[in-house]
Amino acid sequence: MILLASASPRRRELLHQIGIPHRVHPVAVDETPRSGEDPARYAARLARTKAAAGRAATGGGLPVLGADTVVSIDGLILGKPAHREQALEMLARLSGRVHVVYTAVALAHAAGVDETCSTTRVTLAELDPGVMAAYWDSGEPADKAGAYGIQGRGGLFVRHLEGSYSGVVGLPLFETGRLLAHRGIHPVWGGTPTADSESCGGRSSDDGY
Ligand SMILES: Cc1cn([C@H]2C[C@H](O)[C@@H](COP(=O)(O)OP(=O)(O)OP(=O)(O)O)O2)c(=O)[nH]c1=O
Repeated sequence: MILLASASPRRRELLHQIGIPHRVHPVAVDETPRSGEDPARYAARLARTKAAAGRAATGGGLPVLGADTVVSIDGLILGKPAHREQALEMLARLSGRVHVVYTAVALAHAAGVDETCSTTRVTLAELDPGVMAAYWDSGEPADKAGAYGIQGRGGLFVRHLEGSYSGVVGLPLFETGRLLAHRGIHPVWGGTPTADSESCGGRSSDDGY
């Protein structure tokens, strides 16, 4: 059993999908990027902060999983839009171009914190201003990094994807499965995934995973 330190229904569904027994304990953390902060490092910092906050809030009995998703383009970090204008600005910037979606995942446990991440290149089609406005009005973009949801109507905009679809939705399944397996946490149907050594910048406090 683990705790998922997240209010995201997508993360809940994705963790459920891979059969990891969990309870949900959302945490509120300051999501303000530091000046000049690199998008991947920002996502990793927030994932660690969410996992640590979950562990602190729950007394440290169970391993706690935290995650963070950001969209990056032109060196900018696009998080969840604060309002309509910001969402339309984000969509206009992403229109017809390639951007990168980083999702960092952290597992806080008794011996420290392990991390992993997914990096996905997404190409969006050119978006008509009327479509962008109607899309905002649908309500879908409001709680999503970059103001679109690939798993919803936003999927209509995605011309090409290179990387992790589940990572774009909020929890990269392959990377998360390996992170958990490394700590002996397996799907309910059991089995131990092989541990080859590919990762994209995740680190462990105690063994260099
Ligand atoms: C790009 C993209 C993002 N998203 C979502 C994933 C994340 O839930 C959200 C980015 O915000 P996050 O701050 O990563 O997560 P959250 O606030 O939803 O949940 P919590 O911090 O409590 O864990 O955007 C999609 O659902 N689909 C997409 O295509």
